[in-house]
Amino acid sequence: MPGARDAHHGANSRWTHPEGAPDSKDPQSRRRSAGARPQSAASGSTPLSQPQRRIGLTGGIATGKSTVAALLEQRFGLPVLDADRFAREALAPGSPGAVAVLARYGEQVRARCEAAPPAADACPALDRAALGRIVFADAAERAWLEGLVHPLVRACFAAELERLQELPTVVLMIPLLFEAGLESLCSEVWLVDCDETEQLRRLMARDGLAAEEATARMHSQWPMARKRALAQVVIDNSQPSSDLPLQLTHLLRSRPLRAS
Ligand SMILES: CC(C)(COP(=O)(O)OP(=O)(O)OC[C@H]1O[C@@H](n2cnc3c(N)ncnc32)[C@H](O)[C@@H]1O)[C@@H](O)C(=O)NCCC(=O)NCCS
Ligand SMILES: Nc1ncnc2c1ncn2[C@@H]1O[C@H](COP(=O)(O)OP(=O)(O)OP(=O)(O)O)[C@@H](O)[C@H]1O
Repeated sequence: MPGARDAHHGANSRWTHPEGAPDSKDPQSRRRSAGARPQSAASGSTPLSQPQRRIGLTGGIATGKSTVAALLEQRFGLPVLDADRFAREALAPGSPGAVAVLARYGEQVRARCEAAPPAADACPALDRAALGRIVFADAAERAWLEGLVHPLVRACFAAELERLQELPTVVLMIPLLFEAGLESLCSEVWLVDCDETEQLRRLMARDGLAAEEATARMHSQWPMARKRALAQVVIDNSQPSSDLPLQLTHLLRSRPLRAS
């Protein structure tokens, strides 16, 4: 992924206490925002021992999730678990996932390789762009690929959450959080939002897609309006001037908004 998507969203990233740790003494703080729009919060008293804050970070394709995740990791020192990275690992060269995809789609999805056979055959790699053209044009094929990849992604989350269980806060970046019904992994869900015209423009520019192809990718996900209604927090990232660091500072300082 270009730009922020190249940032290392590391399971091994060093965790430091975020500069904006939740302010559990301020009962009003959960309503604070700076452009970010907290939407709802379950009531209840603060428990003596706080459970881990698990921030589910989602959005539409190219709305800016990776950009926000990079800030949360680099500026606020939070560990980010990245579903796209886990999904890439599930289809890594030579993996059982890559072998299964090659068995289904054949040479059209095999990555060009400098090495001649048998070296190339020994480590089969995928042309992800070619695979994307297939699955974003065909819902049944997309469902097949998701059936292959999503269980592996879930297993990665389970292992990483276990490993990081002592930390007060973790971020789970999951593009298909609502579509895949993964809300239960999170204590709150933040939606990175952006208007549809700008979303299309960003997707076309970043991935070099034609409008039709980019639109098909957007329509393979739930509409943003449906996601907005379910998220506890909406982060506005429509403008180049959207002040993400300020929005995130306020959100991290506020009391966690628990998903009901
Ligand atoms: C089709 C693939 C090979 C295309 O790879 P590519 O490198 O071009 O894109 P990348 O993986 O970086 O995904 C970019 C974005 O596409 C969107 N996206 C990916 N998969 C899906 C999907 N099944 N449905 C809807 N949107 C999707 C997400 O917003 C994601 O952030 C890849 O996206 C994939 O393996 N998808 C299936 C696994 C999956 O559902 N991943 C989503 C996170 S679990
Ligand atoms: N506020 C902004 N103004 C202008 N461009 C932006 C803004 N935020 C992000 N972008 C750009 O938009 C593109 C998409 O951003 P990003 O990769 O963070 O989205 P994403 O939601 O992680 O995408 P995906 O769902 O495909 O993983 C990138 O090229 C990024 O540099």
